[in-house]
Amino acid sequence: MQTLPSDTVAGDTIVALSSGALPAAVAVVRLSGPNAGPALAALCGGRLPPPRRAVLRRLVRRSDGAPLDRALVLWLPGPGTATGEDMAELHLHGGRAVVAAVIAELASGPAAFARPAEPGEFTRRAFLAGRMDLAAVEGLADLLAAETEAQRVQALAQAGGALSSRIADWRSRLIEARALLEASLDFSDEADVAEVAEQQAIAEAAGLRSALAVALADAGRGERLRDGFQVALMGPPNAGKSSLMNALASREVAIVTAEAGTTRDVIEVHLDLGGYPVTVADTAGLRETAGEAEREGIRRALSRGRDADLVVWLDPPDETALEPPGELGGSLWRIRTKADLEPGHELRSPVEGSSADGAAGVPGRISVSSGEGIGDLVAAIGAAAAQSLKGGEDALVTRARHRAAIEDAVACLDRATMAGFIAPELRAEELRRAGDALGRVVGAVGVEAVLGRIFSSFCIGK
Ligand SMILES: Nc1nc2c(c(=O)[nH]1)N(C=O)[C@@H](CNc1ccc(C(=O)N[C@@H](CCC(=O)O)C(=O)O)cc1)CN2
Ligand SMILES: Nc1nc2c(ncn2[C@@H]2O[C@H](COP(=O)(O)OP(=O)(O)OP(=O)(O)O)[C@@H](O)[C@H]2O)c(=O)[nH]1
Ligand SMILES: [Mg+2]
Repeated sequence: MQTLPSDTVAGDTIVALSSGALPAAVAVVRLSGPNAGPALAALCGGRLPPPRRAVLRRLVRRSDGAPLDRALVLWLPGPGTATGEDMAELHLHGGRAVVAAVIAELASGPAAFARPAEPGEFTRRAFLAGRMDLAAVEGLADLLAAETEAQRVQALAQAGGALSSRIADWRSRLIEARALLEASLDFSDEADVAEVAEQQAIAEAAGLRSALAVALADAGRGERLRDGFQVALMGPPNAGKSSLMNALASREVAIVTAEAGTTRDVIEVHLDLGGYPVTVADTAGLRETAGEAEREGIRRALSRGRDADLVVWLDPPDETALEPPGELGGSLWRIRTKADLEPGHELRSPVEGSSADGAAGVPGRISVSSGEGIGDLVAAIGAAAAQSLKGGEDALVTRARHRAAIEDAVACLDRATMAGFIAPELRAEELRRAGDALGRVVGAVGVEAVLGRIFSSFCIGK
């Protein structure tokens, strides 16, 4: 058995820590490429373990036989592996020095078996081997980033090919429609037959167009679920925005002082409300001000407000309360703060807040000091997020990239199905272009430009 690395392929074999930050209970180091087998055999003292079985081995250094760790290892011969190549896995004790010593043994010196992997390089190899298409790769990226249950469910479906298989279905319908058009060209000397085939092709393309429109109608929800429901806390200085932010986050993320104009940068926290992702942004209080840093803070606050799905506008119970500017996006809830300062507040029953779109259960006033209304506010935000993100089934279109490609396909189909006399060749050409647009979603067509960006968004080791 060959246990020496071959110089020509060392660069084709990659190694990385695939598990999380060290120290950890266990650290998983993965190798992929032609040297995975020789490297594992050498670490195990010369012999490869049986394929696809976890076995316990003493790992040793080649140069002097010194022990590196005692670990569970796996030999995974290709092509039935995650990357499609020969792979090996080392489930090491998760100490920094253990992992460093094993990676040094594998990836340093002139006789190295492997080189350190780039971010996303294991996944890139799975893509290049045809084991995952681009939409599935993006689903995998989303799965690793998923923070809430609803995000996990959407990402797992996409990583498993939910969008990919729908695209495949749509592309095969396009091929059928093109075949019908070609038939109409073949029979152009039999006008009746040609006409029937052309009309069938147009009907097929029109049916496909409505299927794409249905998927696009849900695209916003899919994209929002990836990004989270965006809430901006806004209002005049000292309204209690940062205090509320800290109460929602259950930690002191933002500085709170009695000074007006404390917050300048936008501060974000990610909340999981009933499985739905919610991003709450604390912003600078709005006022006329001379200070340059504060003016920039106010500019950022307004920009957040414009992009928000929901603005929670806080009115302090004094003369500093302010009318919200008209340019804010999404829903607007107005809530009075510092209820504890209002005389006789303990005696009054809760008041409903005002929300232009009639959201239920929004408290009319809150107090961070006494806790009044905070639970109701969290519940109301959770309900608004659920309403915005929940759907009958998983959204298929989860990224602007997919949406743009499918919109291109719809535009092509519109031209392919135009009424009136249009040469069948021109209709066929539009169908072909619609197919290319859909092909971009799964990476079958023209993706070189996006590959680098997508894979580099992964961590090293994935
Ligand atoms: N230890 C470990 N756990 C892990 C991974 C890993 O690489 N290592 N994965 C890393 O992403 C995920 C699982 N992904 C995988 C995808 C395909 C194959 C694979 O070998 N597929 C073969 C055989 C299938 C079978 O036996 O059923 C194939 O599809 O032909 C393995 C892992 C999550 N858990
Ligand atoms: N009594 C009382 N005081 C509060 C309450 N919430 C906030 N405050 C006080 O109001 C002051 C301003 O609070 P912040 O949370 O910093 O206000 P802000 O809206 O973030 O202010 P800027 O960042 O300057 O725009 C601080 O002294 C807080 O302790 C409350 O519910 N009751
Ligand atoms: Mg503040």
